[in-house]
Amino acid sequence: MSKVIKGGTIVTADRTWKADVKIDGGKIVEIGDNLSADEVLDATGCYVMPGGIDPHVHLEMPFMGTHSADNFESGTRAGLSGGTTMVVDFCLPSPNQSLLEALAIWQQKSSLACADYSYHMAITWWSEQVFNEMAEVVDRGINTFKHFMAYKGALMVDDDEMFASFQRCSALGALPLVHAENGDVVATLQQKLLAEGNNGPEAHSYSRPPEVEGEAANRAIMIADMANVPLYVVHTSCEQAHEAIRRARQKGMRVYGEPLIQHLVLDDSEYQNKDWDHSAQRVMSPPFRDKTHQDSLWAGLQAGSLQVVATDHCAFTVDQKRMGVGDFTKIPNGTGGLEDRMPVLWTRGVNTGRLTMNEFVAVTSTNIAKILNMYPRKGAIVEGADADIVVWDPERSKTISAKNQQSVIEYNVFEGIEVKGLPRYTLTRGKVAIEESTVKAEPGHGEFVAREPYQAVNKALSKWKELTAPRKVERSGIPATGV
Ligand SMILES: NC(=O)NCCC(=O)O
Ligand SMILES: [Zn+2]
Ligand SMILES: [Zn+2]
Repeated sequence: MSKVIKGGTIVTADRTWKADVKIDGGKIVEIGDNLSADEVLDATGCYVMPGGIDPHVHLEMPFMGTHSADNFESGTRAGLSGGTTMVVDFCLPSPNQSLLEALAIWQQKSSLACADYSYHMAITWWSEQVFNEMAEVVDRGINTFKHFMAYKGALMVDDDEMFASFQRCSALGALPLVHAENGDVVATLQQKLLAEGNNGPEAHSYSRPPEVEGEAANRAIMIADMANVPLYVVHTSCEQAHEAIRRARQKGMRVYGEPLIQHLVLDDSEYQNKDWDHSAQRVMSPPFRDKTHQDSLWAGLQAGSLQVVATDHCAFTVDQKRMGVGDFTKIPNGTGGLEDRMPVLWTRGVNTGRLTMNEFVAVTSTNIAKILNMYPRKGAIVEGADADIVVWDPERSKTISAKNQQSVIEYNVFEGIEVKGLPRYTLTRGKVAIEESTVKAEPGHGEFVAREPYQAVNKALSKWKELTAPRKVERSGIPATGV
């Protein structure tokens, strides 16, 4: 059955214009005036935009002795409620586990997803087996590999492993991602704080100052440059990391930065709250920063030195967070945000004039679709694209509250924030999953999105590196040795 979205204004990353959008078989089949179809969705007064893509989520993630509480079903439902039509999760092999074995586990977990999804593969250990399996992972449609520079003794990889993996990514046409924090320094600061009796959630933030992030971001950027590969820095939270990215980009390096909606609007005063639960619920890595860092991140989105707004959705219940009572290093790290990213960014970005509507589409959808090599199937309103669409009503408003959220946890870090700008409809491959506050999302509807390697950026970079590689100088008259 065909559908037409009628009477709206299409907003993409580079254009704004009035037209109807016709959908059939899960795809956009026509864009134009006075279109007709079996079913009409009224978009009067609304903006018709590519559905949001959240490239950084952890659904049912095994972490710090527990699992994050939202699974692919509740997580993607939450995303759809807020206009996000695709998520990218992280497949995390345990130490010594085959990447392909881990992938099979993630495929099982994602079977009830309500929206489309893809994976990044994490490199959590290094060996010839990992080296070999990376090629198979790329063949299976995963062109991004994540490296944790933090979480010492768990997910962290050392510089030599990272360099080896980055070189392998370069050879495979893949993109490395980094969680940039100096894990050795963090571990030492944690022990020092605990020894001094500083065991509350605020110490989490003291143990991860912006310098540990700035140092690691810069180190990863330099290692990527030496490995001839572009780099994507996840959850860029501070000026120091942003500065490293900005500087690298000004030198022509292919580096991307991803702020989170949490870091853009929430600050470190949350950790001073007298209520232990309140502060612990906001423990994530990197931690919330002060307002000067927030200004830096907004400026980066405006200037183009930062390209993507994500959530790092990794939600833990009140009881799970309480695993860290008496020892902040045991508080599971992570916060939610999947349902709130688009409305909060619209409210604090577009409604304040910090972002244009087109920039909003770019940073929530189109830029990451291009970086991950799935554009224009995703992130675009063009004929032939998947009909992942949000019909955005700029007049709909609500106050964010855990009481009516889709996430399974009992609280929301954005609790009490008033948002203006919400989906009237969210469509996933042409199916209406959200109609205002009615949720019609179907578990199992979501499909894996395979992503090809050898993106344009990798090719351009390899060509340039080949042209500028060190070369032996051929000489005709070499003098005899002096002996
Ligand atoms: N960010 C966080 O605190 N938890 C999720 C894991 C990660 O991305 O580091
Ligand atoms: Zn991380
Ligand atoms: Zn993460």
